[in-house]
Amino acid sequence: MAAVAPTLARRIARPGMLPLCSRPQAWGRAARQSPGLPRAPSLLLTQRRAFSNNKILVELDEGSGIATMKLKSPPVNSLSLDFLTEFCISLEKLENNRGCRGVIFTSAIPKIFSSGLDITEMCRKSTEHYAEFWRAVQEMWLRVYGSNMVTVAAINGSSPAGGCLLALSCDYRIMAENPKFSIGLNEAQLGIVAPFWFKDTFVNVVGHRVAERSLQLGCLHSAPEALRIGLVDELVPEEKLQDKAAAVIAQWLALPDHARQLTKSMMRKLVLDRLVAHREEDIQNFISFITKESIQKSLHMYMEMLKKKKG
Ligand SMILES: CCCCC/C=C\CCCC/C=C/C(=O)SCCNC(=O)CCNC(=O)[C@H](O)C(C)(C)COP(=O)(O)OP(=O)(O)OC[C@H]1O[C@@H](n2cnc3c(N)ncnc32)[C@H](O)[C@@H]1OP(=O)(O)O
Repeated sequence: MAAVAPTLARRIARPGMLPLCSRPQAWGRAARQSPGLPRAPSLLLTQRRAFSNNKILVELDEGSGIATMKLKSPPVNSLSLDFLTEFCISLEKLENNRGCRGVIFTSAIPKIFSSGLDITEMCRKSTEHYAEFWRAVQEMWLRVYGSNMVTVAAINGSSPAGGCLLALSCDYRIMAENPKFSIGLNEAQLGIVAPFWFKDTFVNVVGHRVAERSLQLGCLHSAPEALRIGLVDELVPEEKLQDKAAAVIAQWLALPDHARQLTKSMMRKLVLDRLVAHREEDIQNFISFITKESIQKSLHMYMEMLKKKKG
């Protein structure tokens, strides 16, 4: 996979080529096969298929059509360019497999779901690098938010900023009921700003007032508070998280696919179309913003603060 990743990264980045997400997804794609009656995944005698790359483990239960994508990029599952590339490759494989109808995103790293965008990718890099990185961030969001599959985030650890975005892009969020785990779009605390499509995704989940307050203050919400404001849909003991996620997906898959998919598309289309229509402009905005000396200083100070906290 290491050899494949840079090739795909270039493919995502090259403006002349079709981006991966130019394939129609939740909008305008044929419905997946409906297996009929809902079946509890744990009761099935089925075959499991697994594949993995350096950073993501994927397991597909062929009986239930439910896959699990386990993020395993130590130390903190930060969303680097390589990670995002491998993530999109894995998700595309599942999208192309008509037997796969639902995906659970979870983490293989104890206590951390994802620490968000890899800050080092945004520090003192070339303009070309920033463009490639930001296109990959957009790609991840377009793929997850626009997926035809049922998507559930099983949030088994803290999930700031980009990690929170991944969870927000799913159809349903279940978090481990550990008050030490936190989640939120904390960009303001880093001295940076969540782009409009992060904000729109957040607003669509928690509503305008809660989102505005939380974004302005760069809040990281504890698991109980995240439940209270509707940022996550339920809390369960950590050991029950994966079973609960599979049960939720089975419930959603009990509905006819075409009805669920068209409804999802209707709810999300405006927000998705807005980024698709302004993708290049959004990349240019990111570059102008991130190359400001004051922003570079803020990111540097934040990284120093993380190091100090450790030592
Ligand atoms: C007006 C138009 C505006 C347009 C604007 C356009 C764009 C700008 C917006 C960009 C959007 C940004 C989104 C993001 O996701 S930014 C990232 C936000 N993430 C965070 O704030 C999380 C920071 N990390 C933590 O809080 C903690 O590390 C933790 C995740 C809670 C884990 O804590 P712990 O287990 O104690 O681990 P350590 O803190 O010791 O960390 C281990 C090592 O990992 C490094 N680390 C952590 N997070 C990141 C990261 N996100 N990126 C890169 N590296 C990270 C940390 O420094 C440690 O490294 P070391 O071992 O070398 O010291």
